[in-house]
Amino acid sequence: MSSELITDIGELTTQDPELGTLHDAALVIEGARVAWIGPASRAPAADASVSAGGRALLPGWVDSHTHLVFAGDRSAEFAERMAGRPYAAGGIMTTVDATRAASDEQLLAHGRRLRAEAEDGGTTTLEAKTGYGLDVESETRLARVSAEVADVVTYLGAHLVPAGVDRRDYLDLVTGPMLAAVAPYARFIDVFCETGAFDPDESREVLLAGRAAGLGLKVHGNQLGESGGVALAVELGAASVDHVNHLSDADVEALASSSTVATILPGADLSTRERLAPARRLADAGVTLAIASNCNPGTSFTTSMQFCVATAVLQHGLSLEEALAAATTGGAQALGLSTGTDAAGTLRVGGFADLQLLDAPSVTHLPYRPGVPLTRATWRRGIRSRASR
Ligand SMILES: N=CN[C@@H](CCC(=O)O)C(=O)O
Ligand SMILES: [Zn+2]
Repeated sequence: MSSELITDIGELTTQDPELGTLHDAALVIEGARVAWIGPASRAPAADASVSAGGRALLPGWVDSHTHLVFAGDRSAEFAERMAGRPYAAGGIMTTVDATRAASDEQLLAHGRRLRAEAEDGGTTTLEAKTGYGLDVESETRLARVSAEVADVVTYLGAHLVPAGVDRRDYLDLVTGPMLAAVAPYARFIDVFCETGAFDPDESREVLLAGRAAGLGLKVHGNQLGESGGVALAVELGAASVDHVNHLSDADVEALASSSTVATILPGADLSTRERLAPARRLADAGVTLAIASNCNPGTSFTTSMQFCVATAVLQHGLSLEEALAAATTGGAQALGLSTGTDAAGTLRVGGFADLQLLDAPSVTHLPYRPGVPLTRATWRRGIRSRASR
């Protein structure tokens, strides 16, 4: 197994509670994992060595919410929205039609392009949802392709009742044959619990069927109104509830006394001009937060976790430390990847060598230089996926 020493790290953010942040540090990668972390002056020899030149190194981003595999373009809908038309769930069907019409090769190539774009921006763990197929064959195909481009696949057959399909028949499909076909590829089941999509009772039925099939639970909740999605997610012990733009005091209290992660999606908040998720209020209440890109063609066509982290600081009122935690360990918790050999989001000896080197001396530059792509190099599972600029 070959080893690589990264030395002369000006600031090493580990997100590990014991290690914290180190200065003038070094890190050794052996195979896919971190073998050593400590002061640069005491670094052991390795097969290869690279100088970080005093720059900042931190864990790769854990992007816990994307809809990465799709076809088609919704820029016209976006332009209309910027001219004042509000976002509505119905736009999803535009992408469903384009996705059904695309070949496997087109979907895979497009998904891989977006995954590479995310990795160039420092993302090393990424979730992807189905939900642009909405029939058994198309959802299964999306799950299969997603499993090739993402680390974690989530089944979102309950994204919308497709036009022309009876509601009850569709729920039976989503909780029956579609679930059976998709479950082998998926770790989670998700539901869009919102006006225009699925109400809380329908959402509960979907989630319970997923749980019975062995899947973890996620909810798209409280994006466009107080949909009941947060209460349902907490009631069922979901791993996360995502969007969380419209929250009652009871929603915040319920989240604070649960282990359900509240995932904020700054790209969607801005691209839909939705009320910003009350991240400050949630953090003050002690809720565990995740930040994700929600990369999708309708509400958030970005793979940039750096943009989302910077926005969470500049617009949502999180401190940089809170935002970094939400984009690493918070995302890992939302994906059930906090502990064990597959754990993500921290740098520690024995853990995955999933890391990014910034073209900056400190992580403060992430929100300080908004819009500037700062990731100089990314290592995923010990393999460097981007050459130095
Ligand atoms: N809100 C539901 N689903 C996606 C958007 C889907 C779409 O409009 O294509 C989201 O997370 O924002
Ligand atoms: Zn989503």
